[in-house]
Amino acid sequence: MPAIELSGVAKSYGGGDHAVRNLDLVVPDGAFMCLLGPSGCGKTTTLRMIAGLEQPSAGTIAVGGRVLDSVEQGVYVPPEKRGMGLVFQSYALWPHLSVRENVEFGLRMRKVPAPERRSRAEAALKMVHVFDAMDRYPSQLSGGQQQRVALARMLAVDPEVLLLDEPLSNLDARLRLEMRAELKRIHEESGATIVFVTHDQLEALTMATHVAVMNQGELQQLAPPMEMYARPANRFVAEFVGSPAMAIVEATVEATVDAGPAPGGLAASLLAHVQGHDRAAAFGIRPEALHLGTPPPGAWSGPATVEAVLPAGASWTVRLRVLDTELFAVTHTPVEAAPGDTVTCWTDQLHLFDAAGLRLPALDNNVAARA
Ligand SMILES: Nc1ncnc2c1ncn2[C@@H]1O[C@H](COP(=O)(O)OP(=O)(O)OP(=O)(O)O)[C@@H](O)[C@H]1O
Repeated sequence: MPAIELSGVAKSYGGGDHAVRNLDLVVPDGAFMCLLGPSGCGKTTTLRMIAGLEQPSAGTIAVGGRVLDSVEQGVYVPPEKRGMGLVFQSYALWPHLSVRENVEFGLRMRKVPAPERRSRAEAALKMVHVFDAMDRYPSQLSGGQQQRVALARMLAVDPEVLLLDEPLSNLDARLRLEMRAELKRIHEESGATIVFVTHDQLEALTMATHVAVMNQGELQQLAPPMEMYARPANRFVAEFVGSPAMAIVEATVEATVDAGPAPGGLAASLLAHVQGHDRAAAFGIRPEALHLGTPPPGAWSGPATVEAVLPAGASWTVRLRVLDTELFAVTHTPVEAAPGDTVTCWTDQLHLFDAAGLRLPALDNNVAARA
């Protein structure tokens, strides 16, 4: 299966601001890559450029070593000659064709003989579990079934590259979860190279083999999902990936009001804990890395007042006032403390960022390795 390589890719619409800037991105052979980021960060533009639906303003896109776009070399291969499968948010099934005919449509266009069309369509419909609805029309299907038919239509063609733009966004929570598992299975079975656009960090973490986080047209980090979660490259990624979000505690204040962190406050306490690491400008604490109880040796700990306990069945979220700062802790064991109680909280993983918001890895090893 082909790898997709973007080098120095940029896109501006009508000479306006850049929707994508200087993007270097390699989607390895057989990867399931999620492009993740807030609305307007350039994810869809990137996907559309890979599909050939938009032409880059600069840079090169190559798939399997074949250059499909190069502004410098004047190369542009149109979408229909790229052999990629596309599924967009609106699934655009033909309303006057049955499910089977919709799925066979792409094969008919490729002049695949009827018996083979039939068997490939049936296999694809089985794969997404809508085989039984084969003779119905799109209007007789639920949103989730229509979504699956759109996927089947793409899978029947058996493309080596699948491009998906928020294809699960119209589904309810339960069906989304089911389809995530389904897509993951389809990826493993087909071995295709997949690029999947989403603004949902959970979707990216659960499905992808690689996640590329974008913000304002720029790549922030490219990493396997758990690596990104454990070691976000900067504050943007740290706060965007994870729910509830990582709490950020500023260790420094603006130079103009430079009184340093409040004495006796959380920032001062954390700074004292990482003494000697004077480049630390902010600390990050994930809710599940903040614990109640007796700390192990070497961990940072401090007094906290319990403000609220929010049980959610399998987990408990606790709002704490830690010195001068409000933080959330998430635990999977029952919380005995009640609002108003004073407890000891501690963390086994502190993330440190410098003044530019970049992760400080050397400090990370010193501090986080104590877990
Ligand atoms: N056809 C267009 N003409 C002009 N500007 C566009 C066009 N398409 C996108 N943009 C702009 O480019 C930027 C990136 O848009 P893009 O759709 O790629 O972002 P996105 O991350 O996919 O967002 P969303 O999640 O909301 O779809 C935005 O500022 C958007 O307004």
